Amino acid sequence: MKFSANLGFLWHDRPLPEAIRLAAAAGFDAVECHFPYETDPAEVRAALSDTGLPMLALNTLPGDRNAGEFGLYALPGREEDGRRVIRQAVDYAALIGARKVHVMAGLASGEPAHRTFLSSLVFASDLAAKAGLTVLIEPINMQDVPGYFLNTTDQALEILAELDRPNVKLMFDCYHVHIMEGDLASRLNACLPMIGHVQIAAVPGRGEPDQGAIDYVAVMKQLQQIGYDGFIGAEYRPRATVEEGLGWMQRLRV
Ligand SMILES: O=C(O)C(=O)[C@@H](O)CO
Ligand SMILES: [Mg+2]
Repeated sequence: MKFSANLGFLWHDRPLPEAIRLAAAAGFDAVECHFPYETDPAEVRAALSDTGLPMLALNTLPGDRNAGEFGLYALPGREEDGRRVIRQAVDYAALIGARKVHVMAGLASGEPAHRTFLSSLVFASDLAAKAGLTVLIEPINMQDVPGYFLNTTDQALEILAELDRPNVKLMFDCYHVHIMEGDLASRLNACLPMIGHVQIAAVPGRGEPDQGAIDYVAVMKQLQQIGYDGFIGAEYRPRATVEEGLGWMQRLRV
């Protein structure tokens, strides 16, 4: 198994180039981030090249977090803002060699939001395809982000089927999926062909993936058995320092 440090959560208080170097020193095989846009891409590229780690993915900007926004893609009337943030993400990804962009849906519901999300994804898919990138959509649990548009893998699979774009895939975050749908094993089997990335964290608490309701040794074995050959994103909140909590990595390298 190959592990990617999610630098939106791990070493999030450090400048991004330093966080990349810390991830390499800690034994990660790759990195991914949330919102790198304020960092000079040349500095990110230098850290990636020094360490040899690939940057897997980044997120589109979520809009105005102070006003409670958590993504723009499913918000009727905000299509132009959605286009702006995907252009920015695709441009930045190209500068640092990232291959995937997670587009954040936002707080919305109902048919107008569904239609907006689909048409925004068509735009994102076309733009990303020109740059050879994959677009990710991620179901997020309703306890952490009440009102988020995309909550379950079933909903995501329906959207992906309706969209029918080979470069739009599912971000399967085991933490959110377990909270919303339970039964990770059958969800993984059902979703495998559409999975573009996997993320992990403990439930409850979102700490290191080494305790709680999810048996991640079993999850890793299943992923290997069903032929998932991508990276596993470590997207958790360390209970103490990142370094102190890294014992899980050795245990999960099945
Ligand atoms: O919260 C998550 O889970 C994510 O993967 C983020 O990309 C959303 O901010
Ligand atoms: Mg996630």
